[in-house]
Amino acid sequence: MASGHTDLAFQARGLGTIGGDFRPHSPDRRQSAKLRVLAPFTAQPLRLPPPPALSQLVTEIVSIPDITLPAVDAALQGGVVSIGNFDGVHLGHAGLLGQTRQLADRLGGPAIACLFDPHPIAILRPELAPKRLTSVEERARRMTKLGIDFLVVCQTSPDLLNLSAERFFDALVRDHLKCRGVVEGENFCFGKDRRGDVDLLRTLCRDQGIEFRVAQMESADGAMISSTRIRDLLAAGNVRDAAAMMATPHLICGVVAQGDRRGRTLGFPTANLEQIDVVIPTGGVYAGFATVAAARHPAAIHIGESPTFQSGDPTKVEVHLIGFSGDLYGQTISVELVDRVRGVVRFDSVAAIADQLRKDIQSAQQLLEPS
Ligand SMILES: Cc1cc2nc3c(=O)[nH]c(=O)nc-3n(C[C@H](O)[C@H](O)[C@H](O)COP(=O)(O)O)c2cc1C
Ligand SMILES: Nc1ncnc2c1ncn2[C@@H]1O[C@H](COP(=O)(O)OP(=O)(O)OP(=O)(O)O)[C@@H](O)[C@H]1O
Repeated sequence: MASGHTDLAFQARGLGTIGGDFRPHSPDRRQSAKLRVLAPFTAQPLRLPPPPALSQLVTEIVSIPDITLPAVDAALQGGVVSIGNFDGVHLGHAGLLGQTRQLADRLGGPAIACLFDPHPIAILRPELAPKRLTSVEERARRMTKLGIDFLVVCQTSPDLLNLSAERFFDALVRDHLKCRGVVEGENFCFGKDRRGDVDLLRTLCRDQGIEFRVAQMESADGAMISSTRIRDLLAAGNVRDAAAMMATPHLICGVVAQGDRRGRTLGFPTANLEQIDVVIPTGGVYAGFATVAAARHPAAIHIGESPTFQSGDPTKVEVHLIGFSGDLYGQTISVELVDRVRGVVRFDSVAAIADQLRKDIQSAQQLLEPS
């Protein structure tokens, strides 16, 4: 654990292949084969004199039963790191993390991804902060499949964001992780005001004898893939292209709350999801899969208002699990949004909307058939 002045209690989690089982917070957070998550840890505030020490940049590794902190620290060192937000873990990230894995194999250390949570923009300009595409746990799950050994999560703070690019590099890459290699995309920026770029990073790495690689930027339809682009696609209801860029459908998790109980009178009960903390696509009817209690069902999903009944809000998410009957209240459901069926319409009668829902379910089933 680093020492130095700070009034802050930093919190960081390491997600890796050693120690502590991943204890799901909710049923949908399945334990992946390789992923282990170290239990959350909060460093106590330290009282040492100013000026602020670099320990304010934190990648504190979690203490867990059976594994002492130094052992965990040592396991993280001498590897290859890639730093970013990795929201969505899209194809661009996948290429980058694949190279991180390869370089780590060649240099003989762990492959590490490092991210900042919450997203720096949430601290700098909260009013502009977008909703995230993926929870940190979901990012870790996707990274595990890409061969990443550890995800180091630094809690973002104003002090962290105030570190110059050089100080940030020295603290994280040189001193804490003692990296042998670094891999980034060519648009990577780091340090205060994002002043550090790949040219500076190359120089800093060279001076320390650290191998540095710039990954090729991944594009789709002539434009670079980015988390921002995927958020824009979801805002336009284009869940299919979003899924293509992440190599997996956009995932929404929520807890089932009571609705108006009108759905069952229409012949199509819906689970109304609350406590969603990721991007919700624009209003419409979607085809997807809903996983509850480890069972995956085809589903027709309605997002947004129900103009027919003058009810709902634009971010309401209702899921009809096709062929399922049972009580879902209070359960956590994760919904994969595969394709869009249509926009939301106002119907003149209950019979007309019920008729349309029947057709929607057929359309959803067709869209979900393997091609
Ligand atoms: C597949 C599907 C499509 C839907 N499409 C519409 C629609 O186009 N217009 C509308 O007003 N409501 C639509 N709804 C919402 C229904 O009106 C809603 O499920 C019903 O009012 C039940 O609401 P409750 O769960 O709050 O009881 C749709 C629901 C589903 C499951
Ligand atoms: N399309 C891409 N191809 C290759 N590398 C990428 C691509 N997009 C981002 N990267 C790299 O992945 C790392 C993490 O990027 P980050 O998640 O911060 O960016 P992003 O996906 O472009 O997100 P945002 O849209 O929020 O800027 C950085 O090194 C960045 O250069």
